[in-house]
Amino acid sequence: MTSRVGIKDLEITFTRSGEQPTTALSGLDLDIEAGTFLSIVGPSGCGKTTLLRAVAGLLELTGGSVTIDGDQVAGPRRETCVMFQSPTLLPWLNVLDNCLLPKKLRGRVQPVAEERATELLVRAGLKGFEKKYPYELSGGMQQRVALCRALGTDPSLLLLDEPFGALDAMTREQMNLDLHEMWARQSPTTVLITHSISEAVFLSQRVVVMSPRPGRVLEIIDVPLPDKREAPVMAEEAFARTCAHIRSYFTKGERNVDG
Ligand SMILES: Nc1ncnc2c1ncn2[C@@H]1O[C@H](COP(=O)(O)OP(=O)(O)OP(=O)(O)O)[C@@H](O)[C@H]1O
Repeated sequence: MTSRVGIKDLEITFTRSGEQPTTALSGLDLDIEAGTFLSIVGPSGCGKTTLLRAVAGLLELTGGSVTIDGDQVAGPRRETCVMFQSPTLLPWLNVLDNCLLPKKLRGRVQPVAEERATELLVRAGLKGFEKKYPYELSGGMQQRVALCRALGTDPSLLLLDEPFGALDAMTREQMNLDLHEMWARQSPTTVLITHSISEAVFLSQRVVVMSPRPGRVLEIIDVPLPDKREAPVMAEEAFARTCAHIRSYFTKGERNVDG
């Protein structure tokens, strides 16, 4: 199952007593089709994480609306899964048990869930690591476990907030290939926040460019690449052209977006 997201005239203003209010988002409109992979890029502080938290139901809106499959988002939803930059694994649980944690929190773990988690771990290159503890894994491996845990819940909406931001460039590129392959099997509606233009273009069908704060949508770019993404795609002229187009938004002024 996949979800359709509708964001209409969204405004989020943070108010703390004795301080000037901060309007993070204003007049933001965005429709996300079911089953698509969409990335969001924008200058630092433009409200990307705020937008993701609003879609996840973790924030009160100051104005406008966020709907999932036509229902107003009024709080966290079971079918929505959020993954952050840090893998947030529990250090006292092994890899398999970390993957199964969301199921455990919802009740008894069926053998089929264990089989599925094991299968996801194998696909993520973690065969043989099921009984290891997080401290025995590299940062990239820990993020892979977090990704398996997220996909194991069969989310209809997957929200990824800079999940590979802390990884070195080579691990990150491999993670992008793995994420695409794993995503393609389930195709949950996915929203990725990233500071990397090439990561956004490689993974997405559409890339949203946001304005500086208060964030709103400047442009939605359809990525002219085949649905199946493999490493050679990055050498294509269309890939370079799309990256250059997005980069042009950031070459004057803000420089907080990487290549
Ligand atoms: N809980 C909060 N209380 C007050 N202000 C906040 C809060 N969360 C975010 N902000 C402010 O809202 C603005 C947008 O923050 P947000 O984290 O969404 O930006 P971002 O685009 O994700 O930034 P970055 O790319 O640097 O991670 C910033 O000015 C930030 O200081």
